[in-house]
Amino acid sequence: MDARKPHVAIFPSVGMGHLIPFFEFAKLLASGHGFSITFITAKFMVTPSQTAYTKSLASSGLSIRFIELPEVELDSEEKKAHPLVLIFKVLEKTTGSVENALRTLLSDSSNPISAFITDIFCTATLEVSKKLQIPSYVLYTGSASNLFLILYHRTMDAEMTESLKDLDGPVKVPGLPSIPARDFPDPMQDKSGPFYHLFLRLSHELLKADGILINTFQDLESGSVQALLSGEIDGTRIPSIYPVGPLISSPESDHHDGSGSLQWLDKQPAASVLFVSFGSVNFLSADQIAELALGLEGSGQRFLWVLPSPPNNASNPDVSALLPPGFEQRTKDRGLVVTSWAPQVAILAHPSTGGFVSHCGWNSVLESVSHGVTIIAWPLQAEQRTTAFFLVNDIKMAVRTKMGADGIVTKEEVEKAAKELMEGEDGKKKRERARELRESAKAALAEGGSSRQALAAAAALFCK
Ligand SMILES: O=c1ccn([C@@H]2O[C@H](COP(=O)(O)OP(=O)(O)O[C@H]3O[C@H](CO)[C@@H](O)[C@H](O)[C@H]3O)[C@@H](O)[C@H]2O)c(=O)[nH]1
Repeated sequence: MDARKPHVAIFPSVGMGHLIPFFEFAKLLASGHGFSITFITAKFMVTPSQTAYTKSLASSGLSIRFIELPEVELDSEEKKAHPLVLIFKVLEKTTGSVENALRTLLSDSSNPISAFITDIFCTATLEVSKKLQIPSYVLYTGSASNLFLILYHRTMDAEMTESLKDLDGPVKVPGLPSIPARDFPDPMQDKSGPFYHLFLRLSHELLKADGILINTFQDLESGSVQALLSGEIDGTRIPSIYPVGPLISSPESDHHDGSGSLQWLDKQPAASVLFVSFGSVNFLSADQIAELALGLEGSGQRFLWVLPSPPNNASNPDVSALLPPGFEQRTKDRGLVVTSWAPQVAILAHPSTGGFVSHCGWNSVLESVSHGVTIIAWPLQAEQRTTAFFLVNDIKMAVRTKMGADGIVTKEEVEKAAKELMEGEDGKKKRERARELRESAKAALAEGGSSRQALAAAAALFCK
């Protein structure tokens, strides 16, 4: 490590939805603020796209290096847990090796670390970084409104005897608009559910951080950001808040396109294509794939659909076999289905892209906002319904699909939402709003912009 540079250690969670914003954050610290960075990474759920991304960062010429933690042993019972519970378990079990890595980095006499930055799912490590007296920060990869709700979870837990899942109608949250009970994040829904107490623990552990950076910008979520900047939630002091986003990849870094998406988009008219993708960890059921296909076909819109096969799905390696018979043939002049990883940022930046059917993962939302693309919100899990609620009612750049009690969005619903967004009057208004937000996103990152200033303030603290 370059002894002249300030040096920080970063420990992200696993999964591309977390790694991408952490990597973009590291690039900004290294290139814009002259930092040396050591990434501490867990060896779990590593995908080919992640390996490619890590390699490109390691060879970027920036002062960024990686320490991979030893693999965590899981017994057969632990392996049966829900994927999210498993992630928590693995990250928790790495705490000892994170401590060893931090001790080594602290004792490097040529350039010891001066700060530690971790992920919301790794807040158990704040205990060890604080013990080692390293100033410790969290980079939250979701929205400000979701962060507010996680911090407010302690109060809700103490005040509410019933579970949100058993309530109907809106719930009042001081500082935020009232939110329908069913739109609170999944882990907060059920007091006896598998994630409830894990998230309640986060709500307490986050308070140990010396500051929380958020991947958002002030103009996008002004109400929630202001509520967090007030410095307390329901009488409890919260760490200082730094909205530093949007932290997203550049379209140019997405140039390796094995999917053929960009070439296909080049041949389509301006703003005519509906891009359909559900992020890096969600896979639709066979019934849902068929309904979505028929809805896209019925809408008459051009579409580019990223439909990857679930990992380790030996029984169904070819997901395109789940499409209705003759679908690809009937839509071949106006649709493309890709079954591999696609260059999403470059697709959203492409002039032919006119709308985005999204599960509302926060990176997808920021990528869409940054390129002025309106959204059909189709939340699936985690905090995505909360994000969909804010996108429609507060940010006002999305329409939302209705999901039936069976968890299926019907073909009629898809058709209606696609036509409304791409051709309707409401879609036009939303496009104006999306263009406005694209400019605000640029301004936030430009010289003197709110996120640029927040990052500079945080970077100054990391050197102390
Ligand atoms: O073919 C693909 C598929 C995905 N991506 C990228 O992968 C990321 C996916 O992130 P996101 O949209 O946030 O979705 P998830 O992968 O589902 O993200 C997880 O992490 C997010 C951030 O914390 C949460 O908001 C989500 O609910 C959670 O599922 C984005 O940068 C996409 O551009 C691609 O580039 N190509």
